[in-house]
Amino acid sequence: MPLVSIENVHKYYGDKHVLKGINLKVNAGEVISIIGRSGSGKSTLLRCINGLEEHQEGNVLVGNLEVTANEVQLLRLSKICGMIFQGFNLYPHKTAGENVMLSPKLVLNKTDKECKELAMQCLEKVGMEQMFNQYPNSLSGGQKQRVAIARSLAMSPKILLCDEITSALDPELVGEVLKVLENLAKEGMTLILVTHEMNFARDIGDRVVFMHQGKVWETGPSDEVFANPKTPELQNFLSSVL
Ligand SMILES: Nc1ncnc2c1ncn2[C@@H]1O[C@H](COP(=O)(O)OP(=O)(O)OP(=O)(O)O)[C@@H](O)[C@H]1O
Repeated sequence: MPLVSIENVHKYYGDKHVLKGINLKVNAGEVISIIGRSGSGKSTLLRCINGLEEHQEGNVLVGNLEVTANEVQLLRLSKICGMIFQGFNLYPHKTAGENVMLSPKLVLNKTDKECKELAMQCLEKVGMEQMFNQYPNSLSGGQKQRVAIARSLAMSPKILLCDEITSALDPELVGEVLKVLENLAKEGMTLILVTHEMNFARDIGDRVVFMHQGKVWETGPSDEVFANPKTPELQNFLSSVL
């Protein structure tokens, strides 16, 4: 059974039809890269998977949970599905460690000691254990994003959704964040990434989903899609970014 199952999903913002019948299945352990031009609906699709946006038609299933606006379902979903954003979204008045401890404490009701141990383990996973007591404003963008990844990992998610998580970084800091994702992928984490990092999508990703005008226009194994794009829309897109 797929970990994520998206069936005929339609999403409107007012009368703007943004997702036009999306179908996508993602198996546990897969690394999926969603690519496409600005405005094609990539972020909206990601946000529909974890319930940050409501869809109007179709079904989204994560594990055996149907993604609906129901608060209990959303809380359950937050334990399965982590999301990392372009802008880090760390609490500036909390240290790196405290940022990571917050969800296990509030959502999983773990003790302070358990949260601290867990936060240390998660920071170790992203190479940030030395920075436990640092505040976000003393960290580089790449370090902040690694703390944000650790914060997601602290909920032991089955899947991580990443929305252009390297786009706000200086070029020299992109590699350290991609390396963390690569390690997570090697450990079997299911990743769905909206990304402009085509080399990562090609070399690390299992499958590419090319979105165009609110539809999955083309999809397939990453090496095949990059080597042999079938539609002119994908050919044009790839020639503009590669
Ligand atoms: N909250 C919103 N209200 C109204 N329209 C929105 C909203 N969010 C996104 N849109 C519109 O929905 C369409 C898809 O946006 P989305 O952000 O999903 O695209 P994207 O492919 O992720 O683009 P980008 O790469 O620029 O982030 C765009 O036309 C956008 O203007």
